[in-house]
Amino acid sequence: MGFLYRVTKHDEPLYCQAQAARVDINQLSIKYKNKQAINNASLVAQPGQITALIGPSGCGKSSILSSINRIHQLVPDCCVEGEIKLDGVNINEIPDRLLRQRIGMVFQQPNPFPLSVEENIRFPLRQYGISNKQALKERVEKVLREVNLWEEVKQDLKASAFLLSGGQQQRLCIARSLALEPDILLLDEPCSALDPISTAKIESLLLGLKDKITIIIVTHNLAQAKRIADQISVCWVNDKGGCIVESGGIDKIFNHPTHPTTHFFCNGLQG
Ligand SMILES: Nc1ncnc2c1ncn2[C@@H]1O[C@H](COP(=O)(O)OP(=O)(O)OP(=O)(O)O)[C@@H](O)[C@H]1O
Repeated sequence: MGFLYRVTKHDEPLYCQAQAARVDINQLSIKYKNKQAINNASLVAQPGQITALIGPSGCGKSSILSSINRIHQLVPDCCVEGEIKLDGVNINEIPDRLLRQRIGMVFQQPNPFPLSVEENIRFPLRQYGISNKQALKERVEKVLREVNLWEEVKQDLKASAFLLSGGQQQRLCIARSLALEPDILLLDEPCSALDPISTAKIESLLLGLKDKITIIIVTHNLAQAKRIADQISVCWVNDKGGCIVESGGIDKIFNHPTHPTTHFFCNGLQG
């Protein structure tokens, strides 16, 4: 049985099936000291879909992403206003530990832990109280298969993760973020350091995951957004800070945008 580890009020483990979650961002504003990074941005990410955030450098895409799992809390002098809900529940009502379990995150540069391949997966599981040897073994294999890495590493599970190629390391990081069976996966330019073949492997695995995990991805690669996204939010910066100018499906954003900025950006005329 697939299981999802949740932390109850009494910190007892609870196992249930993973479920994609709807993410509602309403009137989000993010300020770093005096810098208004995001001003009044709203978007919805639906379960079963890949939502892509596109836009020029510095318009606040990563800031939006990192507000969803509240890692901006770690940034000094960062102030966030507005509302973010997961399946209707305000994230501020969800304890950190549960929120981090429900939301996996993958960054631009592959960042495996300085541990073996299998320990990279076991580590977060142990942190969440899963210590049964058989459960750990099964989960390692399951997530490595999910990211299509199992066949490539099954003989070398005890080797250092740093010996893997960049693309393999990134798939391992995705596997690690899937270990706790999150409902939502956030990816911040996960393919920007990878070659086209590794990129294709990651795109294909994201397409395979989207039915059970809500995926939100930041990408500078418009062709990638076109290939994998169901919904796109176009971010921009104006004199009040970063904003979302328009959201919609591929056809709307690339062929029938309602906002001139979307047309300029998606046709390479601006940004
Ligand atoms: N920790 C921080 N302290 C101060 N300013 C920050 C911080 N993080 C981001 N910013 C500023 O907020 C704005 C938005 O940054 P953010 O990284 O979210 O944009 P982005 O669209 O993801 O950029 P890129 O595509 O280059 O990664 C930028 O002007 C950036 O300089």
